[in-house]
Amino acid sequence: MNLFSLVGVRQVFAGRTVLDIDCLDLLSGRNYALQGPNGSGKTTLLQVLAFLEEPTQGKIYFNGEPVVWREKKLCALRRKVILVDQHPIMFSTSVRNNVEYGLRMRGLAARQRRRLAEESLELVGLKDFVDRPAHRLSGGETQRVAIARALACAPEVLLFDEPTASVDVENQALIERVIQEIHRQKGVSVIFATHKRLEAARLADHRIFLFNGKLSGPGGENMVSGTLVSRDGSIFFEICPGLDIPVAGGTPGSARASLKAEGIHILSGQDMDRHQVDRSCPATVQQMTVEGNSIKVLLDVGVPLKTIMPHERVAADRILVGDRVQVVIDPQAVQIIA
Ligand SMILES: Nc1ncnc2c1ncn2[C@@H]1O[C@H](COP(=O)(O)OP(=O)(O)OP(=O)(O)O)[C@@H](O)[C@H]1O
Repeated sequence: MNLFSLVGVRQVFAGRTVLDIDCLDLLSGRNYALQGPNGSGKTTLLQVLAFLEEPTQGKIYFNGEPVVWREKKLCALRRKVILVDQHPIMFSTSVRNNVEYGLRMRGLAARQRRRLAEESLELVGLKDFVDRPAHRLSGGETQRVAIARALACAPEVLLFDEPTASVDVENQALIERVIQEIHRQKGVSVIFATHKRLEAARLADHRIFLFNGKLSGPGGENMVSGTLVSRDGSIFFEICPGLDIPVAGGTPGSARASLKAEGIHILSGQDMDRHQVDRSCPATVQQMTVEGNSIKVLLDVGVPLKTIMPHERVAADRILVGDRVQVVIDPQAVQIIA
């Protein structure tokens, strides 16, 4: 079942198109990571999905029904889909009152509000914070209270805008665990924007990439920043020191590129001829996930890169998480995009 379907959705601010999506289907019960560079339209898309901003053009379907952008209809939808902001605003009152806010708006009785608020605060590990002043909390605690506030309302979909962007490592781990529990145990559909590629790989079962407001296809799965350098009359895309790939052309300087997952290869024993080894770079296998008939392998080559391998290859080469491997990137897999 499609949770959201977007058709021809454009958002234009001051004459500038910042979101331009021809077609996007998001399925119910999934955990999607929304990725893309600064200004690529992630927040704009989340605002549209949360029914907070009407797009300039296009149609959105929620659970198969076209969205009608009228306040009365939107109120009901906003109870089902809740966006947890990057910098949540807390009312200058207790944590309990903040978490109960949505429940009070829905007319729930005091005892029920109290139970739901305590349950959701327990889930984010802040049950002992109920009587604390909410506006005095740290960034990480504020983010966790905001998650509890959203959860208390039992939404069908939770949207997060960079939930761990401004929190310490301890809170990041806690928030990631909570997002996983919300999705796996409570069955809530989750869509979260993140700049952290490893976080997206850890949490999401699907990833959506935005670039200049447009969806970038599956080939854009590896979006990498690097430098175009000129050497011996050729141009190379340098991803990190010691790892550069010849490209067709371009002006030396900072660049971004998309690297097709299918064009990134882990060398096996029999591939190891001199030519291959010379072109290869070392990598560590970080994570492996089953994807249909293939295995998606997350490699650390200095930056995270995804590749796709058939099951049989992974089994034959006995590739395991933590292994050090040699990786070759096809020049054809690299597309300079900015
Ligand atoms: N209300 C607005 N009025 C005018 N321009 C806007 C408005 N909201 C967003 N923009 C512009 O739209 C573009 C996309 O912004 P958006 O915040 O969606 O990007 P983002 O991918 O979330 O970025 P970041 O990763 O930095 O948070 C930016 O160029 C931004 O300046």
